[in-house]
Amino acid sequence: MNGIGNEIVVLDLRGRPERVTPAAARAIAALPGGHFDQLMALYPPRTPGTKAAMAIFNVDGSQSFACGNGTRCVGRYLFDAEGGTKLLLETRAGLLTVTDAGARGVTVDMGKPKFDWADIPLAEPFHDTRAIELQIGPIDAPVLHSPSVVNVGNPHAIFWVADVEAHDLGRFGPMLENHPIFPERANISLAAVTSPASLTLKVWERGVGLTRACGSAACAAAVSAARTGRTGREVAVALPGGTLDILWREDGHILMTGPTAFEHRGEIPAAVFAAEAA
Ligand SMILES: N[C@@H](CCC[C@H](N)C(=O)O)C(=O)O
Repeated sequence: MNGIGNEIVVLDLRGRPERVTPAAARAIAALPGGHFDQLMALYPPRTPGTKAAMAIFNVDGSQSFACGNGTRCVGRYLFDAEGGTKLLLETRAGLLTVTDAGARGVTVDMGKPKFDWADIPLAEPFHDTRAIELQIGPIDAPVLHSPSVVNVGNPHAIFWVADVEAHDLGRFGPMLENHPIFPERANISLAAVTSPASLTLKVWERGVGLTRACGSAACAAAVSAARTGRTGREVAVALPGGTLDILWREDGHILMTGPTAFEHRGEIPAAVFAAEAA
């Protein structure tokens, strides 16, 4: 599937014994038709009332606690396969509510953002995470500087720029993702405010690279924009693959809405998992 161009494999292992390991995730990505930005593995539910327990793998085999577009794709897959308009999924970051939003696509409640430096996490204390001391380029004329940082289930840094196309994120992304200030690495975004209710975003994803869309980054940018007074709490975030609508509710929860698309169905050869067990 894809969520506005974010390439997602939904692997339904409910009722099956296989479990995805980092090496199996990388092997699946290398199969013909198996490429993904994220693999969403569905396991039997652990908590009453949930449809599935979900593990999220990046293409490099690393795991994430959150994936907004992938969660929306899982929601669409389950609504189409099993009916209903609302469901609960369990992730390592907690329970996520997913709702069929009709013509607008699928909405996921991403929970509440965390702003404390230790929760992002950062390697050293920062009292104010709306803008931390981090820059690249010459010391007196930095190319990118003072990102907002936030955790929306996964760590994000957002650099505010006038034009997202004016910077080579493919070049700076790897350096920033792996900067020592981010002990668990980070997703890196360039964000431009285009109105009090809209942003343009380009994302270098942790464990993946440049992607056409990243739902959690859209949430991270939207709450950071509102928190720094750049926008209101409801924004349309334009990414290379399309637009996501983000609402940061007064109770702190972030709601993300946007379309999903089915691409093709396939089967994973058992050898991918057998090789792991050997
Ligand atoms: N594309 C995802 C984010 C996936 C996880 C990220 N790469 C990480 O490791 O934190 C989204 O739509 O949120």
